[in-house]
Amino acid sequence: MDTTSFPKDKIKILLLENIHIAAIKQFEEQGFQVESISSSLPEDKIIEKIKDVHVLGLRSKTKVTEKILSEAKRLLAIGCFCIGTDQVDLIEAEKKGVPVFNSPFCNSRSVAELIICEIITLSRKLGDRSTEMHNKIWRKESANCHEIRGKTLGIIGYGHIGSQLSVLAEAMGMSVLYYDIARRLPLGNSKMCPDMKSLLENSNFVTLHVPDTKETVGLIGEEEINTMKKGSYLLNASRGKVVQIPHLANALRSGHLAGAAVDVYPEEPSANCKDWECELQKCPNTILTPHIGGSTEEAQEAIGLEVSDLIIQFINSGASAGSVNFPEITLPVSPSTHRILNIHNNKPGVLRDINNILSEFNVSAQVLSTRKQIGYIIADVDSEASKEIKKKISSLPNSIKTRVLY
Ligand SMILES: NC(=O)C1=CN([C@@H]2O[C@H](COP(=O)(O)OP(=O)(O)OC[C@H]3O[C@@H](n4cnc5c(N)ncnc54)[C@H](O)[C@@H]3O)[C@@H](O)[C@H]2O)C=CC1
Ligand SMILES: O=C(O)CCC(=O)C(=O)O
Repeated sequence: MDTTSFPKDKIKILLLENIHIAAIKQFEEQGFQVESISSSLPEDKIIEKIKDVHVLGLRSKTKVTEKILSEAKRLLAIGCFCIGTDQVDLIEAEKKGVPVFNSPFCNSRSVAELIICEIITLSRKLGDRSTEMHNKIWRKESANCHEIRGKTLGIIGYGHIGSQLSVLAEAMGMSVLYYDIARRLPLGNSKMCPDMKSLLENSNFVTLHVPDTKETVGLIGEEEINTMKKGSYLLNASRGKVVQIPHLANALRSGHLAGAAVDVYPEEPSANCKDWECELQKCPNTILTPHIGGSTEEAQEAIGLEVSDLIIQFINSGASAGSVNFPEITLPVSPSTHRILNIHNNKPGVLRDINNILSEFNVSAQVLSTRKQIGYIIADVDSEASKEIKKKISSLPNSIKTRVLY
């Protein structure tokens, strides 16, 4: 069983934001049609295309809104070729029976390495020195330039990236403090702080590695920045809304903070950022990068392979393992049967109705999992019965989507 009742060469994959060739090749090897665009697209342009699309792939820039999802009549799955999934309306996708897949750690090493690089760059004021040299200014000075050995790094969010960074920072001779809302095992000699305030008060460098959630929006504002040591540094490669930019800019201009490295912004421009303005532009010792924390060949290839593989598994066998918004189930493929995949509203009585239909036929394997909004069932049935079962299950009032694989 490795095909859908829908011909594979009719399955359309739309990839935005320059997704790695490894993913394109994997999809093409399956016989799917792939359109790959190097940039993101605005909502209206996605709406024009989405009607025929079975799989939408994107990175952090593309916003997948409720409006887009309501036009996406054929959409089977969404692939976020990155860690964050905050750019997709996950609840709406779940309601529509569209699983969202991501790559939870393939770029975490790349982000951790970038932060190490930036800690040294800030400490030695390399950004400003380099800009001066490009402008023919030779400023050879050591005032306020420091080694990072013996300094304290405060990590807010000690997940995949934060904890990996902790190990790298200690290897460079730094002490590490961390704060997380969840209990996390301290790696090496790092120390957990009981609250964010004590981390801010005691760190020379503060770096943010939290997801974009209601709780993290505006997490670092005026009070938090004022709590940081005078002459310390702030780094943000998490999400743009986590830091209140005007307060950071004030602290850099006043000299309370000695520098900052920022990779993510509340509003991120498209490739041509001629009209893009951010208060941090022209602040002293401030490194601004265009959301490149995960942008390495190594990370992008690994992400491309991982996410395309998850999507191919879902299309070919219905396996939803690795989805962030969908009941996760996998059932070994049995060659002599047809497979019914049904996504339904998770309402009382719906399972009884589905099982009433299935009970009239020979079912060789069945598995179900539910979430708050939806349930997902896979059933392997006799091949002669699959058409009739599909018809009956699809017509149930709570059915959202039903597919057959054979
Ligand atoms: N700049 C870039 O290119 C990249 C940015 N990212 C961003 O980095 C974020 C973190 O990535 P991972 O480490 O893989 O995520 P993760 O999920 O492994 O870790 C996040 C940690 O933050 C903690 N956390 C959540 N809310 C918190 C709060 N209010 N205060 C303190 N801790 C809190 C969680 O408990 C968790 O331990 C991603 O969600 C993504 O937004 C990820 C990859 C690349
Ligand atoms: O590489 C990208 O476009 C996004 C990286 C990122 O922010 C993530 O993985 O969450």
